[in-house]
Amino acid sequence: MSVADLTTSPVTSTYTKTSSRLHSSQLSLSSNRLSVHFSRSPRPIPRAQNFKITCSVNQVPAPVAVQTEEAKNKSECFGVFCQTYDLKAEEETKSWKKLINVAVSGAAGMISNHLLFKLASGEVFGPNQPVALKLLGSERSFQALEGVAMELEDSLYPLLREVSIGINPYEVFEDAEWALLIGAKPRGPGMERAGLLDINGQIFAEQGKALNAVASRNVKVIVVGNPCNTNALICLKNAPNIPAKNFHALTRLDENRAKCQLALKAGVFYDKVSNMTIWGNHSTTQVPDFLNARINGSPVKEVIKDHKWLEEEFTEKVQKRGGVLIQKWGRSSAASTAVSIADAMKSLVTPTPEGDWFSTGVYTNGNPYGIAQDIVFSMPCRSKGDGDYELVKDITFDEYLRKRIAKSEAELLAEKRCVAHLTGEGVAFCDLPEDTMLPGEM
Ligand SMILES: NC(=O)C1=CN([C@@H]2O[C@H](COP(=O)(O)OP(=O)(O)OC[C@H]3O[C@@H](n4cnc5c(N)ncnc54)[C@H](OP(=O)(O)O)[C@@H]3O)[C@@H](O)[C@H]2O)C=CC1
Ligand SMILES: O=C([O-])CC(=O)C(=O)O
Repeated sequence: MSVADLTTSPVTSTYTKTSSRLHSSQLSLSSNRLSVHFSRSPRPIPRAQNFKITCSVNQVPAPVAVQTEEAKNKSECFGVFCQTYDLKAEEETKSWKKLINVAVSGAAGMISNHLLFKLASGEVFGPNQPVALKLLGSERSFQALEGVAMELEDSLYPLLREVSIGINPYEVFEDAEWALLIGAKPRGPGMERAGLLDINGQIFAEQGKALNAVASRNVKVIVVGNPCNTNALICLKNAPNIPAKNFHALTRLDENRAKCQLALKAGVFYDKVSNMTIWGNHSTTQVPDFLNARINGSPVKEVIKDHKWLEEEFTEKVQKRGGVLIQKWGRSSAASTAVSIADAMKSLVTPTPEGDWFSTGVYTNGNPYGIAQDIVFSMPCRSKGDGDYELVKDITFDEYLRKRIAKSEAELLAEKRCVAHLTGEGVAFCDLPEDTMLPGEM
């Protein structure tokens, strides 16, 4: 039995609750206090029969059935996460922070299947940060989404206080403080890159609009769905009321891959590699920067003397790692991508270690490196741990690095022209370079 008490002041107030598990309801009214009692059905009521209770102290209408379409568009609490709780009532949870709302799209997909459990465990936000997960799926994935939510229920994570599922971004993104945008159509056989940009771009234009309308004004957005840099650009252009600085394209997986390859070549463990920048696009034009990276605190080029290997083999290995993995595994990186999303978030919520930095794809306006304005480009960043970041200033460039960065920049400018219809910048014109691909394409 759960009870919701409402104080009506001064004359009329409205309370609305929809739930697929509402079983019976009882309304009581005394002076200016209205109580709604409802109990749960052991089995969910079919979605079309959800109840909507709307009450005022002047008129107390009977529960009415909600239209099927409306019910479908609602983001609803799931199962055990519909229970009420009071963190202040328990000794162990009294000192916890305020609940944080994390929205995840493509929540029934492979990457999310790893990521959600990391978020719920406290690995990302710490042991005193309760978490609400708001999962976005679609008509096609709704049952799978329920399966994911059931697994979250069965994991009994103490920090996971709320889980809701839905298919309407305007519902799911409400009050989101983080939005992890993973859902995107994978490129199928014979599909042109421009076609992928258009189809996925439309998803991110829509989700940008939804974030703009209902998310927290300081929401941090990490775009994972490919092509992630240009999807992030589309998203931020459709969310003018959210600072463009808050949007990221995930290139942390590339950074992690680059660190691993350098460690392997140098014969050290990967925790000895630092200051690793990935410049540019999450594509085969990305530039893993061995000029500024360090191994055991020394410049990579002093530790690895084979500079030809760095320029050719190392660079290509990182650029094409995703494709090699798909050939072995039969599907694209999911676990390591989830790890890298968690890393990217941790880098924004914990202070960056002295002297080090991390890579993330961010909006280029005001960058000190001479990279074209108005694109989303991976660059070296530091954070104080407040969710924000600043670009690192002390970076060395040589001709090789400049030339490689220019190629990735040209690719992103071409991608931008190709989605002009989705960023509000006129008519699209697609002249994408033919020799560049997503990391997962071979
Ligand atoms: N930036 C990076 O480093 C990396 C990015 N990626 C990218 O992440 C994305 C998700 O990967 P992953 O979780 O493995 O993929 P999955 O195929 O497992 O899941 C993707 C989800 O995308 C959603 N989706 C949205 N629109 C469509 C559509 N039109 N057709 C089909 N599915 C759609 C589906 O969910 P629903 O039906 O609920 O919408 C699906 O569950 C991909 O774009 C991939 O390329 C992958 C690895 C690394
Ligand atoms: O291309 C893909 O879908 C996979 C990908 O981004 C990667 O492995 O880096």
